[in-house]
Amino acid sequence: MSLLKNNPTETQAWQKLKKHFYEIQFVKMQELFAQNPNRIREFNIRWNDFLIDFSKNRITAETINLLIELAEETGLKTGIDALVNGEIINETENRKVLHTDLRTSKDKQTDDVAAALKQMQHFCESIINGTLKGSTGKAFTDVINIGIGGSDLGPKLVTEALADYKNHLNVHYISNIDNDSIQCLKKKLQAETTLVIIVSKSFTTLETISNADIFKEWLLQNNLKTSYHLVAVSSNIAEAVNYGVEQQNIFPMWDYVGGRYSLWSTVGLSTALSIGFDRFEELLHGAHQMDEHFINTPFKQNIPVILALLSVWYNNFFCFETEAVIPYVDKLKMLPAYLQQVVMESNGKNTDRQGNPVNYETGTIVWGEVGTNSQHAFFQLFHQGTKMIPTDFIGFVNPYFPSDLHDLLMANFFAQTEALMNGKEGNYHHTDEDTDKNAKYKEFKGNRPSNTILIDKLTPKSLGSLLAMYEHKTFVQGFIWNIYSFDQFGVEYGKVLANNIKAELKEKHIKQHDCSTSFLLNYYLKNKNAN
Ligand SMILES: O=P(O)(O)OC[C@H]1O[C@](O)(CO)[C@@H](O)[C@@H]1O
Repeated sequence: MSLLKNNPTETQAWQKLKKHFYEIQFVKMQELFAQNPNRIREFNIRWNDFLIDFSKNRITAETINLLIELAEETGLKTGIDALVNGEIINETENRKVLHTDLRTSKDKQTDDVAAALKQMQHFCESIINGTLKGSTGKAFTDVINIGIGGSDLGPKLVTEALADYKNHLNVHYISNIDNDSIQCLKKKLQAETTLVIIVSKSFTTLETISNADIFKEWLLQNNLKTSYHLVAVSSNIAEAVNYGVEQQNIFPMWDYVGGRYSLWSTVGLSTALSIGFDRFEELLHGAHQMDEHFINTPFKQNIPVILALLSVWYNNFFCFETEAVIPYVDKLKMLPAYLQQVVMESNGKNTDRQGNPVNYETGTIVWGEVGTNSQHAFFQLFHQGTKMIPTDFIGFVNPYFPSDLHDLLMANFFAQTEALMNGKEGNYHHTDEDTDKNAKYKEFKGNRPSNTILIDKLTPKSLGSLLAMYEHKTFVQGFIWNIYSFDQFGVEYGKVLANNIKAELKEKHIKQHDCSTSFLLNYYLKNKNAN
């Protein structure tokens, strides 16, 4: 069965939302809170160790009802069923979308998934306990993950986020084709105690293969046997073998797992090496629990559905172009970058599921940085700028190392959402000497929306749930927008042109491009090696 193909703007719910938007677009959240002291009860979801407070949004009970009507009218329930039942919902690539299968309970695992997890477990345990050694007989101390996009961002994010669970292995990530950074890393490492993992679903990605060439050469120059030091994760086993990776060193993945949804698969090998396989399983378990919540919970209490609908509300009715994600913990520094791929590669589409150009906005722009750093960088614009940036604030009640400093961090976390919502208008007392002169500059109007995502502690399990939450939020949005969220044709053309230009640069013969590109290429060639 293929997905329902509805233009969302042609639904009754969309028309009702449009009318409702005109009625409440200028309503102040401050007033809604004043009118209803129990507003928080209406707009929060408690689930496992998550508390989602979405009361500080420009919504009323009717907004939520209408957004849910939109989800129902576009057939979201059927869409969720199609996703988890393995229908071919990635129609443009003729593929199922089954990242949820990677983290399902043991009794429901497919043979493929179970076998790959076993292979990972055995490998991780042997590397960590030192029984599997490098070719000179020394135990491994370092691991390099070479991959890009989904073969880098997810594993890197999780490895960094769970640094408190790390063992003695140091894991490094190489993604960009930046020889300067590669040389820096090589200088730091001993080849004989380094394991190199090439992660590429296609095993044809230019950046990854070019970087892998350099590290393969490095192993050989150090008289090491690649059969001990080189492993691969790929769905293209033949190509990995062709590249020179021993068959038993190849970890399979499958075409039904999109790159940006693949950290749960063998693509997470570097993470499992860093935190141990048991912790990796806890991560999968956390994601599975969020899957169950997403599949089984009525929309009104369904975290990914509510977050997605709020995002649609701002994107399509208020026309706010971007949204921010601000995690109040350094270990989630990578979260915005990771979400940029998940959200923008999935939903940055302008053709609907019927092949028509869309006549409404789709993919939101996601960005962010950790709090409190972001407060001292761009929050000025959040509070007083002309743009509205709906923001997810992500914080943890309990840090890994409890201290008073955490209260200070969290005081900032709570203060920001309060300030964004209330502003200072009306309760600003003119007491300072310079008040009269600067009062206008010191006021801010508030009414700026945010979600507060408060989680007990950053653990493998809660992290798994958090990331699965954003995956499902992205799915819901793409579904409602009637686009295909699981292909990424938009990134292909640049790759083709890069290959052509690479050949031209080698031959020092620049073909006719547009005058800007030709000018740049000739300038580059002329000045290359000049100093
Ligand atoms: O794992 P591969 O095949 O090397 O692809 C890497 C990345 O390239 C893309 O195909 C396009 O950027 C991503 O979707 C993917 O995560």
